[in-house]
Amino acid sequence: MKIGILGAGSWGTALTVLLSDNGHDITVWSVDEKEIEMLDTKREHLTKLPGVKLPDSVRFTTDEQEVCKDAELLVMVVPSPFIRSTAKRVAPYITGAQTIVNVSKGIEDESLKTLTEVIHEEIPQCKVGVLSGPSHAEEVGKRMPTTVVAGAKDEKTALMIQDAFMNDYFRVYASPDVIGIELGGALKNVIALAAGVGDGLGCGDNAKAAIITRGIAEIIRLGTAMGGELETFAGLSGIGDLIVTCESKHSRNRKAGFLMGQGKTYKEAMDEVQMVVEGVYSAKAAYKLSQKYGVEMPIVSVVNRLLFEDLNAEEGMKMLLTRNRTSESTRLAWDNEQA
Ligand SMILES: NC(=O)C1=CN([C@@H]2O[C@H](COP(=O)(O)OP(=O)(O)OC[C@H]3O[C@@H](n4cnc5c(N)ncnc54)[C@H](O)[C@@H]3O)[C@@H](O)[C@H]2O)C=CC1
Ligand SMILES: O=C(CO)COP(=O)(O)O
Repeated sequence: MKIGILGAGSWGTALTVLLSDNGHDITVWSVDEKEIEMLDTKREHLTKLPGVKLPDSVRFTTDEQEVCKDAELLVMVVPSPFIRSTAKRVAPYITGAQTIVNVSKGIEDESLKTLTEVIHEEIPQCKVGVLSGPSHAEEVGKRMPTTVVAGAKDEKTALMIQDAFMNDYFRVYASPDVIGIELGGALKNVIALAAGVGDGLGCGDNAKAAIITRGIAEIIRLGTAMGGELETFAGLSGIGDLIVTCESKHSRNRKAGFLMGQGKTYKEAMDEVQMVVEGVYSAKAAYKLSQKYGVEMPIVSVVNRLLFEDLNAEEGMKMLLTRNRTSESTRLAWDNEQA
C-alpha cells in the first residue's frame, strides 16, 4: 500500500520503520527542511531517534502534494498544536478515497476538540481513524513487542488500519470507540507529568501507584461523561498507556514532570526535554473540560497550577494528600441498615 507519513519526529520515524517492515511504499513529509535533508542523507533521525536506521526505499519531502499523491493511507503524526495547520496544508490534495489515521495524542486547546474531530473538520472528504496505546518510539524503532488499538467509527476503516500496521512485533486490536481511545491517549500525558513530579520529589512506589490509580479514576470520570466506554479506559489506550507513560524512562511527559519535581521551572524543563511534551497542552484543555462536564479532576487541577501558576512541586503533592476526605467510589452505595 502507498502510505504518506505527515510528521518526522521520533514517532513518525519509528512508524516509518514499522510500516516499511510491513512492505508498504512510504513517503515521509515534514515542514522542516533541515529535518528532511538529514533523514534523506543520513537515513536516521540523529536527534530524536538516534541509532534507528531507515531503509533506502523511503522517500522524504517537504511538498504536501507529493506526500498525498496516490497515498491510500496518511498517518498524521505532528504534535497536537500543529494538527489543524497540517490538515489545512494537505486538505487540497486529499480525495474521498483516502483514509487518515491520527497517531498523535492531544486535545485542541481552543476548541476542546479531539484530534480526529479537528482533522475531520478540516478534511471532511476522507475517512479518519486513530491508532493509540502504550508504544514508545524508542522501542518500536527497535522492533520490540508492542500492542495498540486502531479505532474508527466504521469497521472497514478500523480493519484497514489494523491490517496496515500489524505484524509479528506490533499487535493491533480494533475498536469502534474513537472518543474513548483519543481521550485516554491525551489525558494520560497530564497524569504522567504528575507521576514525574512525584519521582522528582523522591516519592516512592506507593505514590506512583496512587497517581496511576487515582489518575485513571479522573480519566474515566471525564472520559465516560464525554461518551467514551469504560472498557476502553481499562484497555491498552487507557490504563495501558497510562502505566507505560508514568513508568518509562523514555517518556517525555514523565521526564518534564521529574525535572519540575527536582525544582526546575516549567521553561527549564521544556528546554531540557527538547521534544514535544503533549501533557502541557492537554493539561489546560483537560481542566476546561472538567469544568464544562462538572467532573472533579484534582490531579489535573494541580498539574495546571504547577505549570501555569508557579505552584511548587512539594506544595502540589501536599495539596493532593490533604484534600477533604472522600470515598474511593462515587457510585457505590453503603448498607446503613447493617450499622
Ligand atoms: N514519541 C513517542 O514515543 C510517541 C509519540 N506519540 C505522539 O506523536 C506525536 C508526535 O510526537 P513525536 O514524534 O514524539 O514528537 P517529536 O518532538 O519527536 O517531533 C516533533 C516533530 O513535529 C514536527 N513539527 C515541528 N513543528 C511543526 C509545525 N509547525 N508543523 C508541523 N509539524 C511540525 C517536526 O517533524 C518535528 O520533528 C505527539 O502527539 C506524541 O504524543 C504517540 C506515541 C508514541
Ligand atoms: O505516548 C507515548 C507512549 O505511548 C509517549 O509518551 P511521551 O510523549 O511521554 O514520551
